[in-house]
Amino acid sequence: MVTAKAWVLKKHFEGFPKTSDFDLKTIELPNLKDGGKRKLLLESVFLSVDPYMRPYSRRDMKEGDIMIGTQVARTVESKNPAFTVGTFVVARSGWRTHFISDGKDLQLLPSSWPESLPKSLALGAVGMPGLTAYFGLLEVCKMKPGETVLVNAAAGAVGSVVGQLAKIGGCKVVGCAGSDAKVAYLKKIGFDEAFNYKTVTSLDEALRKASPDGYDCFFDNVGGKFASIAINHMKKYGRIAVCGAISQYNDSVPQQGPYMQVPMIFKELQMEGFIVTRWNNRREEGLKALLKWVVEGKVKCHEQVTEGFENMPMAFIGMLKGENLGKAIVKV
Ligand SMILES: NC(=O)C1=CN([C@@H]2O[C@H](COP(=O)(O)OP(=O)(O)OC[C@H]3O[C@@H](n4cnc5c(N)ncnc54)[C@H](OP(=O)(O)O)[C@@H]3O)[C@@H](O)[C@H]2O)C=CC1
Ligand SMILES: O=C(O)CCC[C@H](O)\C=C/C=C/C=C/C(=O)C/C=C\CCCCCO
Repeated sequence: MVTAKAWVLKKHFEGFPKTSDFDLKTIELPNLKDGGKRKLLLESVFLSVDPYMRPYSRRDMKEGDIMIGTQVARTVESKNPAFTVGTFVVARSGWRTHFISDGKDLQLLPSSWPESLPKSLALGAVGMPGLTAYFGLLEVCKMKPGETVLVNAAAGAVGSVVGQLAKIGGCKVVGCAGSDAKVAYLKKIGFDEAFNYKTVTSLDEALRKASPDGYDCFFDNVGGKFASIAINHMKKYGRIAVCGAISQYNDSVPQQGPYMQVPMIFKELQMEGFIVTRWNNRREEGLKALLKWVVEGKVKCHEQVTEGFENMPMAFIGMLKGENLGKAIVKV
């Protein structure tokens, strides 16, 4: 009998999540022999903390549910020939240390995954955030060589890949982030211009200085005030990929932003929201490309690793507050 630990949502978030909104539970898992023939027992090795968990928890969860989320897990015991003991997978089993699966909801890591490459990247650059950058840039921004791309939350899991893919695509890249250390990191990984949106005297001036001719593509991870200023710096026929609105996830009262219709019309802009699962049927294509660029060193990855399953709430809250540089993960 295996005793799993799990974090449950004790109380729906109001404003920024608090550690008191979570409860740590233990769950006695049944023996595999008592279950169906394709069952397997897995242990979480790395768990992801992502911004979507904040808005989705209110939409998809009730109090008492295990927190939603994904993990890289290792097969510990198996009656399923497709998953032998020691096999690593990506699962969407939530914030827990161990779980039983029938294999249907598991994704094997790409077969070409080098032994030396940290498997945690399957939660970041070579996983859902990386795919978000890949498809958001190629299919929504439709970036072209020589164009100028703007990305906010640029030092994060999605934004850092957006900037590097845009450089691979022959674009000029401007990024912003919330600390000088993050700005230094952006320049280190190849961003042409980067600024700290928290300390610039004028966002408008910073955007103009970074690209006096404006922006062809804006990959928006943040929304809110930044987006309403950035839209005025778009070039004619520019494209805006609305990827996220993390500036609003923790608002108890929705922000009433200034209206964007005027620049939308006069600059004849395209603005499109998207969810990465739209391209689930092209997942292998995206992962193959991302893995190749990471192995070649063309996409650099940084992980904000929090040690210990007991620290998941803190890692999640820290990420929402901007304490992460790169993909925020928890190492069990
Ligand atoms: N549409 C889709 O399918 C997907 C959308 N997303 C979205 O992409 C965005 C980035 O996600 P991800 O890369 O995983 O997260 P990150 O790794 O970028 O971490 C979140 C970052 O957001 C920034 N941030 C937090 N609050 C604010 C704020 N009030 N104003 C400006 N920036 C803020 C912080 O960085 P900083 O230091 O810059 O403030 C923080 O580090 C999110 O909005 C997320 O919801 C992610 C995956 C899929
Ligand atoms: O289990 C699930 O359904 C979550 C799956 C997450 C996953 O790995 C795939 C997609 C992640 C999408 C992330 C989207 C965003 O971050 C955008 C977030 C919020 C937009 C507003 C949502 C408002 C809901 O009421």
